[in-house]
Amino acid sequence: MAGPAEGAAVPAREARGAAPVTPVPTGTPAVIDLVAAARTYPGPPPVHALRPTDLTVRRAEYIAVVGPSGSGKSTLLNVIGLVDRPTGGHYRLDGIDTGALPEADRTALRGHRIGLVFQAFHLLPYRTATENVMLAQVYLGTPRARRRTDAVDALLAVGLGHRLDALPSAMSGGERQRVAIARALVNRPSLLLCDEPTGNLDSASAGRVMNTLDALNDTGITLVVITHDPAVAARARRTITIRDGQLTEDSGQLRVGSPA
Ligand SMILES: Nc1ncnc2c1ncn2[C@@H]1O[C@H](COP(=O)(O)OP(=O)(O)OP(=O)(O)O)[C@@H](O)[C@H]1O
Repeated sequence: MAGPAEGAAVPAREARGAAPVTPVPTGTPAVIDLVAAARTYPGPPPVHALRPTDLTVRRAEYIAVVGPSGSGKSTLLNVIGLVDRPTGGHYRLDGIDTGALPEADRTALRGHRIGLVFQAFHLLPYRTATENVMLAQVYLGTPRARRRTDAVDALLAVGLGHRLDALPSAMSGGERQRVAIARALVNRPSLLLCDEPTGNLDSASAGRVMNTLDALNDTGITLVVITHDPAVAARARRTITIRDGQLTEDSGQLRVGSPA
């Protein structure tokens, strides 16, 4: 897994001389394909948390999702993350129509193809960074001998090669979040979904986490990041705004959303 050198602070995308915004070619395979996907909570009264939405996200894209509290961001993330099913429309992940899949198959698909990162890091306190990352592989049945080398590779990719044996209590918030990102990456998912990844961090730590996400995106990882933080949204190549369950996109690169 390519990534920043061991222990290195990851410089900002521009400082690394990387192209700031290289459009992803439209022929690139779609990772996320929502077709009139919607989610309504039954109520009463019913809540149209996600109105019928068309959205295509291609491999190596970096999308920020912004919107006020209660606008539907988590609902969208839960649909994309195969946590919840849409109540209308279709969702294809890597070309697989997820609608007809039984729950066990959705869980397996999530484990193999989606990495989740949350505001709270959810690390086990008495396990080292490496052990925390290795645990994500147990459920997928990765052979024991490979778990440690994969975990170390993932920690190297987020610039934590110097903290392999550290306990969470001995790490900064930003380092803990980078362990959580490594844990989400270790099974080599197609898609990294992040829900307020910098929400618990001071600005310096948030900056390092953002640089880590930039660097991962530069290696071809597809990122969807929910955020209230304009600095995070500014790093993404596309920004989608959601209000009252309705998605809009400023750039006009790809149309999303259709009136309910
Ligand atoms: N389980 C549920 N049952 C009924 N309504 C729900 C449920 N979950 C969310 N909602 C409603 O759906 C709408 C969208 O909620 P959602 O959690 O997706 O918003 P959000 O943008 O993630 O909010 P926040 O930024 O505060 O986390 C809100 O009106 C919310 O009250």
